[in-house]
Order: sequence, then structure tokens, then C-alpha cells
Amino acid sequence: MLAPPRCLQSESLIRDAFQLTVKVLALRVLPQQVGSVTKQFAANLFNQPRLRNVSTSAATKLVLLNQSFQSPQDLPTPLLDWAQREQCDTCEYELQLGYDYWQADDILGAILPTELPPPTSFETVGHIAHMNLRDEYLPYRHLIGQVILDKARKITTVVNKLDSIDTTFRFFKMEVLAGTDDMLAEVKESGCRFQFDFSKVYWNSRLHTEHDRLVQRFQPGDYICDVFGGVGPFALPAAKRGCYVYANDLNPESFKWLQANIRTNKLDRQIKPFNLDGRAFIREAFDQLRQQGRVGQEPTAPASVVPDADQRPFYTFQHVVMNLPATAIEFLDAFKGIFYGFEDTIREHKIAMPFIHVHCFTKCDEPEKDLFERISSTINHELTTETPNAVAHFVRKVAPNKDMYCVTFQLPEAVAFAR
Ligand SMILES: C[S@@+](CC[C@H](N)C(=O)[O-])C[C@H]1O[C@@H](n2cnc3c(N)ncnc32)[C@H](O)[C@@H]1O
Repeated sequence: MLAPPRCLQSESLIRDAFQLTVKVLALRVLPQQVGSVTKQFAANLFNQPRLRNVSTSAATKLVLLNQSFQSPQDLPTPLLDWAQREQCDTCEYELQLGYDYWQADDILGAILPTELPPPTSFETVGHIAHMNLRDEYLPYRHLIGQVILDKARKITTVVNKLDSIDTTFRFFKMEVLAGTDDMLAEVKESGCRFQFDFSKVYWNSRLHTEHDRLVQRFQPGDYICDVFGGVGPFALPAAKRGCYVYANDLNPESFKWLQANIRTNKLDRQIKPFNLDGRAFIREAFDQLRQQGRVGQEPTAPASVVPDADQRPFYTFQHVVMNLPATAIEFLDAFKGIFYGFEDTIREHKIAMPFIHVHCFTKCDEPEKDLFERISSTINHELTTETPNAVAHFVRKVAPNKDMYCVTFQLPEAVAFAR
């Protein structure tokens, strides 16, 4: 495999340093002989990614041969015989390769010390390439950023995640390595358009599958309570599917973009946005839905003549999503007594308890045991893997010894009816 000349660099990128002249032997053939020779001797040709092995500039064609052949004597006998029979001679041919030819890992492999493998993986958030470089790469971070910027399609900004994460709002602090400092990202996911300031809100493209997985579980017409909703990656696709969503985020920036995304996707009649702390939101959302019914369907009569809640159909959520893996379990205490006083209505109308989908991290060797124990102790009610409708789903590895899970369980009546 060809590689550019090694040229250790640490300041600005010198693109001219990647010129390479490749000398190969070529067979001079007539246009009508090209098909036959390239088919018969495919293995002996100059086969390099993204390069043609037939030169088309001359009236006679040049079929370029493998660069391991230094002189005509090196050619395999069948090829030599063919050339003699067809009266084709050989000649030398020079290819000039430069910066444009090489791929990011070729260039980074040439620039970086040999003990550092090229770091070419990054997450894409709209036009932003989001890298997570280890410490040993930091002296070269701007060079790496420039190469990624040059080589990755549709990327105009390259950022590196810094060590710190905003502890409350979970967005990453980052440094611009190359390109513009425009952090306003536009992303399409699950048929919805999302816009947000990536430097101020949480967004993780790697959660796409998890967003989809849960949304597919929801049925059109379901009520969804999204406690840590961010800019809407659960709420918007769920609403597109025909669900009614109460979506919340404490970060005012997430709330602002959630509202904007609801408008852009024309889902105002199906999503109701909130900007509250998760615990307060759970109580508020359950109360409002019980009293008001559908999203956007405010009581039309003055409050004094609106019948009491227990004389109207009892609306509640079918699903609650809680994606704040570091601390979501702690918020489960908000469900204690959430239906206190409504036991008879719920039983009479056979209303099913909501499913709670709580995301969490674990570093434990027995993840399910650890998670169910922590959940049980917060809600004062024992849940195990044996509990009907309770399951722990592995979402992804976030660090070598840290996994993200989503535990789904149906809110136990004993918890919901507690005093
Ligand atoms: C891990 S992100 C998940 C966002 C989104 N649901 C997703 O799947 O991408 C957690 C979100 O919870 C929000 N958050 C953090 N603490 C909160 C709290 N106490 N109450 C409500 N939202 C909170 C953060 O601002 C952040 O947007």
C-alpha cells in the first residue's frame, strides 16, 4: 500500500510535504487491447485505491503494472508472452501524488510519531466533527483538526471534547481545533429536523438507536412524559408517531431549542414543553394531564365551572422517559403517591400504570442486580429481574468499565398509591 513520505509536523500543516512520485512500468497497448490485458492480468496491474491503472491521455493506452516490477525482466512469463505476441512494448511511467490524494489516516500517519496511531474517529453533529483526543495527542490537536477538516465531507468545524462536562446540563465543554467557531448545528434524526447550539446543550448522535428503540415501543395516541428531554430527540419522533408528549428540560438553552424544534417540525399540537426541575416536572405533568387531557386542549370553561377531576375521564401517561443516566434514579421518588386519592377511579376504569424507562450508568460486575437494587431503594418497593414487565436493556459502553442501561418497569400500584 502506498503511503506519503513521513514528515513530522507540529505547527501549521504543510500540505506540500505530502508529494510522492511513484514510478511504475507500463504496457503500451492499443485501445482495443485494454479490456483483454486488464482482465487477464488483473493481479499484475497497478492496483491502488482511488487510482486508475490505465492512462487515458495518449492515443495508445498505457496499462500501469504493479510497482513491484522494477524492469521488464521482472514481469511474469505469461504477461511477457502476451506482450510479445501482441507486439506491445513497455515504458516507464510516473505518477505524482499529493495532499489531495491521501486520506486523513495516511496524512496523520505521516505527521505523528510512530507510536501514535492516527486518530480519525469522531462523532458528527451537523457540520461539526466532535473528537475526543487522548492526552498524548494534544500537542498535535490543531494539525489533526486541520486534516479532518480538509478530508471529512460536509465538516466545517472540528472541536475536541475537553475533560470537563457541565455537571448539571451534561453538555461537553470543547475547544475549536479547526474551521469556523459556528456551533449552531442542524441535524436530521428519525425524520425530524433539530437545531441547537452544540456548545450549550446536550446532544449525542450515538443515542440514535436508543431513541428509536423506545419510540418504536410507543403506540400512536399514547401520552409520553419526557423528564430530561434535551432538545427533543425522544419527544419529536414520538409526536411524529402520533403520541402526545409533555417534554421538559431544566437547561434554558435546551428549552429554547426544544420550543424552536417543535415549531419547525410543526408539532405544536402534540408536544407541550416545560422548563422545570425533573422532580417538579413529574408532579406538574401528571397533575396537568389528569386535569386537562390532551396537549393543547386547555379547559375552555372558566376554572370554577370545570368539573372536578374525578368526574372526568382520567388521563395519564403510558410511558415516562428519564434519560439522565448519572442521576435519574434519584428522581424516581417523585412517583411516590403520584396517584394518591385516585385509586378508585384508576381501578374502576382499569387504567394501566405507566411504564418508566430510566437510563442509568453502572460500573458493577452484576449490572442488573445493582440497578434494580438502587431503583428499589429509591421507590421503597422491591423490583428484580423477576418482576413482571421489568427489564434492564444494555444501551452502550461509555467507558471501559462503565455501561449505560435503560431499566424499564411498570410503576407499582403500591408506589403510585402510597400516602
Ligand atoms: C443526558 S441528557 C438527555 C437529553 C435527551 N433526552 C437525549 O436523549 O439526548 C440529560 C438532559 O437532562 C437535563 N437536565 C439535567 N438536570 C436536570 C434536572 N434536574 N431536571 C430536568 N432536566 C435536567 C440536561 O439539561 C440534559 O439536556
